[in-house]
Amino acid sequence: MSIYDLVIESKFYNNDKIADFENNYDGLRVGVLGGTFDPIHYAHLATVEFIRCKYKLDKIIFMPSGDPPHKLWNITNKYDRYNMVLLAVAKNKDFIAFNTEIEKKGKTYTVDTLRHLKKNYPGAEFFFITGADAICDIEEWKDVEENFRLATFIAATRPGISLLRAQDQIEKLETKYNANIISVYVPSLDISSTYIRDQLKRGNSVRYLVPENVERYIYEKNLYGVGDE
Ligand SMILES: Nc1ncnc2c1ncn2[C@@H]1O[C@H](COP(=O)(O)OP(=O)(O)OP(=O)(O)O)[C@@H](O)[C@H]1O
Ligand SMILES: O=C(O)c1ccc[n+]([C@@H]2O[C@H](COP(=O)([O-])O)[C@@H](O)[C@H]2O)c1
Repeated sequence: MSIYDLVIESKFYNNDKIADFENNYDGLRVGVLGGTFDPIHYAHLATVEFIRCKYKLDKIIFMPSGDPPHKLWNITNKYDRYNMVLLAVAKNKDFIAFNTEIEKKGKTYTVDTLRHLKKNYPGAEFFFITGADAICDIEEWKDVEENFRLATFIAATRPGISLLRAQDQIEKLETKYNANIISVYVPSLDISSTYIRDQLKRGNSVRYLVPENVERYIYEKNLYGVGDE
């Protein structure tokens, strides 16, 4: 099957998962992983799977950013990033790709996304999952205090980010904003999208770092300079 057919098939499955969620969200514990996903990789998937099991979350929403306020370099076209997320979650009935931020005009802020989710799925409880790096910068986010009112935050350890610094920051945030933040040790996978982009640019393999269909998509669409001399 061509990669384009696989994207269409993944969209079709994803629409089914969304329809099922819309009919049954009441009372569910829902994890949300926001990210640029440029591209999505196995550390994203393994981290949320670990958290899903540990905190008995029913569903995980993958929320690719449309126009993230903090990424100042050129990021990949949002539809390509979204398609790669669709391919990555296709085979998991509990992982759902949402295009809320992709379809939003202007900069995309987490507080607007959480407001949208709370309004549309009022009986669900939301857990916003971030790596420890993101939690260290959270005071720069729009309406930081409201973010904490709308969701419980789960900060996952990440290689290269000092647990001590993250823990200090979490305690500070909890006191200052009366925030509910869970910090969780997840088995380390030292993978980042930056590393993957860099490997691809150098003509190196990213096999086993990203799902097979994501790798195929990257090559078919010549993303990250793979076809360049
Ligand atoms: N290896 C990892 N372990 C734990 N959390 C991760 C890991 N990689 C990414 N995350 C978390 O997943 C979320 C989305 O990450 P993002 O899409 O920015 O990927 P990234 O690998 O950090 O990208 P980049 O290298 O381009 O900054 C963030 O909260 C980030 O902290
Ligand atoms: O709302 C904000 O002001 C804000 C500022 C920086 C990052 N975020 C969110 O944090 C999540 C992880 O960001 P990133 O940089 O790792 O892709 C992603 O969902 C972003 O939209 C949100």
